[in-house]
Amino acid sequence: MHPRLATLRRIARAPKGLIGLLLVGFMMILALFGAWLAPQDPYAQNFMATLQPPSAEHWFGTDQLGRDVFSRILLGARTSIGIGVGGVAVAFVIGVPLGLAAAYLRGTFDSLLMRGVDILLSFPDIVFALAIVAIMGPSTLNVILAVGIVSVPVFIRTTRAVAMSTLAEPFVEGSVSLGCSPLRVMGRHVLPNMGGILVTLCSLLFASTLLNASGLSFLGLGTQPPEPEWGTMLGESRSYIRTHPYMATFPGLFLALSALGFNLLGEELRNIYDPTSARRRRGQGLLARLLNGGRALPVPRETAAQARARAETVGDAAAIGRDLEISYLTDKGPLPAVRGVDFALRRGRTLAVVGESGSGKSTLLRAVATLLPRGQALVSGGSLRIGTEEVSALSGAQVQALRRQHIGVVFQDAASALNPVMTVGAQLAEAITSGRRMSPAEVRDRSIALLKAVQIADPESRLDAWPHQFSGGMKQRIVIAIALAQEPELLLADEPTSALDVTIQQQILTLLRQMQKERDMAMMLVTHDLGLVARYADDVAVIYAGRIVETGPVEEVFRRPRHPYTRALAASTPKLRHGGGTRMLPAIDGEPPMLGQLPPGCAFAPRCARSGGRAVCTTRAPELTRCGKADVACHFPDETESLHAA
Ligand SMILES: Nc1ncnc2c1ncn2[C@@H]1O[C@H](COP(=O)(O)OP(=O)(O)OP(=O)(O)O)[C@@H](O)[C@H]1O
Repeated sequence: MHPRLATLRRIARAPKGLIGLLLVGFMMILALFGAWLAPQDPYAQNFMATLQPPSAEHWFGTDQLGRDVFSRILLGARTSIGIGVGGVAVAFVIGVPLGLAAAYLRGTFDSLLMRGVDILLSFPDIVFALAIVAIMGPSTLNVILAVGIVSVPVFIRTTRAVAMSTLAEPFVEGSVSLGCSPLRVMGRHVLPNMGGILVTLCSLLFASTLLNASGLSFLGLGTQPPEPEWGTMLGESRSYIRTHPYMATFPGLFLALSALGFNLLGEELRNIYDPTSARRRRGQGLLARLLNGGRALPVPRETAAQARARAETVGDAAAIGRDLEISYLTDKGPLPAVRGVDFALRRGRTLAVVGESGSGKSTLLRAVATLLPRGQALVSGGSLRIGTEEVSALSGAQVQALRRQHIGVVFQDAASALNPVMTVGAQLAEAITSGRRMSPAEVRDRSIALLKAVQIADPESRLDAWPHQFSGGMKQRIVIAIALAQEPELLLADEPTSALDVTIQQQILTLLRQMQKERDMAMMLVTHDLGLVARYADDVAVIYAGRIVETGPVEEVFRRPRHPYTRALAASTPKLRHGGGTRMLPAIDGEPPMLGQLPPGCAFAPRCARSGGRAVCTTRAPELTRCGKADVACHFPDETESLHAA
């Protein structure tokens, strides 16, 4: 069955939806054909038959000029419904792009816009609309503009709020990490995912727009006589409301029924189109298709000269951080989350970044992914080179192109890393075609090859499947396929398996490792789990309170951990603890320091069993210094300490 017919059937199956559909359908027929259906001339005056009650000849009676009210109601539907639709369209066309822009750009634009919205929302709608019509003059067009403009703030606020939460979804970050243009991200991911909410908003605002417009017409500021419009007819009935109540009853009834119909229909549509609903969404691509007409311009890929320069300047490093500092911008000022970090991500090797929660691992990974949340965090010092490029020297578009060409990102939660309202094939195609033109057949072949590479069985038939039809492990494989779509040199994985069970965890990490080796990529793996580091990484960086406290090849660091924090972490990891056994594992006493409240000297000193309160530990931060094959930031790297059991 055609998707639209199926949607209609589903609406009709719910009682509220059926009533809404019938009412809206009825009003639309009136709006389109009312003029032809009118049994009498709606403009013909008859002073011999004024203010007649309903009768066989005049079903809804006659007005003060003897005109047939029924015929005027039928003809008036065109203007009344037209004003409602027009008002909502004006509000949509202005409000939605502004809301999206505010969500995307944040910063000053967002603050100014939101203050403006607050001011506008502090006026009652009708007063604001009255002021606009008073300035522009009474006419149907001006009423449409006025009722549309007063609804703009609601559209801006709702669109901004929903877009912000959608933009924070990992599948959008994934798309941004592929270097998709803002227009494409909005049209492809954000708008379709807020379609249900926008449809609901349109229907709710249709009702209030209709009523606001009728209010203006009632006051004589809207559609001008002799043109029939339900609000104007209500206004004209004011003087006769006690003696001839039917004059107000019929236009009022039609207004109420149309508002009710649109509300009921909107609610049912929301249930269907809401992507979070358990029911599968159909026909979801409309907004996306409308907005995705313009493709991102292809950005030239790296030239041979650039590739040579890269090889000469950075050797086998796909990314290098030097004294890197990253701060979050908070009300209390910038708070450093990553403090003076040095690292190199080398081709063919995996660097695992480990540490407790809040130590700055994800912040570091996001910085390398060039995905720090805009307006909330920034690289506040040091240098970050990706390939041959110093990231801070690039424009926004260049960073986007760099991300697309060099970086693949795999986030923690595969379920939310995939867009629930796009088929797997469509998401792969988007990743593959980002920044380059390919024929549909090439895209399909490449999609199939990628799915095969991540060991998805029967990839041809899986392209048309939806994310919810895959298990967690399969979804993560698809996320990896998407990350690999542009053949990145750098693969960044942030806790890629923490949402999966242990068996699947191993499969996914083995796959990542295999992909990384086969494609000679550099990989950064962020994890809490030292057991995984031991099995799947080449190098490790142990991070504490935003600083690397120990780093080196995995065998070296695990065979002989020198920093007391690394030793404590290793001792609290069952498989790494010397001798294993069933004894309760030691925990690290105390809490990591809060951002912006770092102790003087070594940040680990207050929890350190080795320091023993020695002055140098509490006054001077230790530098990373070479010890054997590793680098350790401890004043006493060769001492040992007794670990406290929990
Ligand atoms: N948007 C933000 N604004 C302010 N502070 C933030 C923000 N995001 C993270 N932080 C803080 O930055 C520090 C580092 O956070 P980050 O997420 O990088 O740690 P993590 O080691 O990855 O932790 P986890 O393992 O729990 O993800 C934490 O103290 C965190 O509270």
